[in-house]
Amino acid sequence: MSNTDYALAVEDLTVSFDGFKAIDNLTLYVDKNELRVIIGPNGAGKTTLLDLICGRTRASAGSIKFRNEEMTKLPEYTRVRRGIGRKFQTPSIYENLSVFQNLEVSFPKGRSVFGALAFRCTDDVVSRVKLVAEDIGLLDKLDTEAGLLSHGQKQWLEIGMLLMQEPELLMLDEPIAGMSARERELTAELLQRICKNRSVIVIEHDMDFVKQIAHKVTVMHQGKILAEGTMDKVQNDPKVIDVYLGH
Ligand SMILES: Nc1ncnc2c1ncn2[C@@H]1O[C@H](COP(=O)(O)OP(=O)(O)OP(=O)(O)O)[C@@H](O)[C@H]1O
Repeated sequence: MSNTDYALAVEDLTVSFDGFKAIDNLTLYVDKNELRVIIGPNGAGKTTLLDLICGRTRASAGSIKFRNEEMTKLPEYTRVRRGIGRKFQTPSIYENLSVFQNLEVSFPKGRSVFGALAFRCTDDVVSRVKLVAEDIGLLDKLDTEAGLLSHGQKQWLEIGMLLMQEPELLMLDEPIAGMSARERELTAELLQRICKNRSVIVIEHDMDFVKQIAHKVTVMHQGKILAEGTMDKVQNDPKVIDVYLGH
């Protein structure tokens, strides 16, 4: 039985692709305001797990409860409305719009056709844009065209676009890929700030970064959970050293 206090309760989740179980009877609980990092070798099933949680891929069996509501049969857009946000590796921002406009169009009211028609740039929207821009460190770049931002800034802008929707669960796939050392540091600070109001799940390969940000680490292997706990605990787990960290 799942504890209803969890933000996310994944139980006995399985997905098969032509008989191959990419996720195999997996159970995972994430707390409110927790920053969970998922690690594991290539092909372990990390991305597939996030695809299942956000609704991009349908589960073959098992349950995904978000804030104690069953998500498993809901389409992706409904899960977004319920508060699940997902960022993919490549940024999908509007390069020709300013930072301000990118954030503005991500305000939930602007999303449906009718919402977009009725949409006015109200004081509420402007203040939300500013709050989010401050969170992502782009307050002084509001008028800059997004295409002119650095790679790291583009990634933060996309996180900001998700934050405009005030997700209660944010999932990020390798957020620091291609970033400079300084951008990595700033991203660690950003993630620590944003998990104060929501749960965050990060897939990451860079162990120094994982150490810096993770409240708890889940190690996946062959569609299952191999180990889970603090970074110290999983780093010293012989099973983990054997299949992953030792290589
Ligand atoms: N749509 C699909 N059809 C068939 N097989 C798939 C599909 N999606 C994923 N797989 C397989 O499931 C397994 C898990 O893949 P997944 O991308 O989730 O691993 P990962 O842990 O994210 O790996 P990486 O670190 O390389 O990104 C792989 O063997 C992959 O080939």
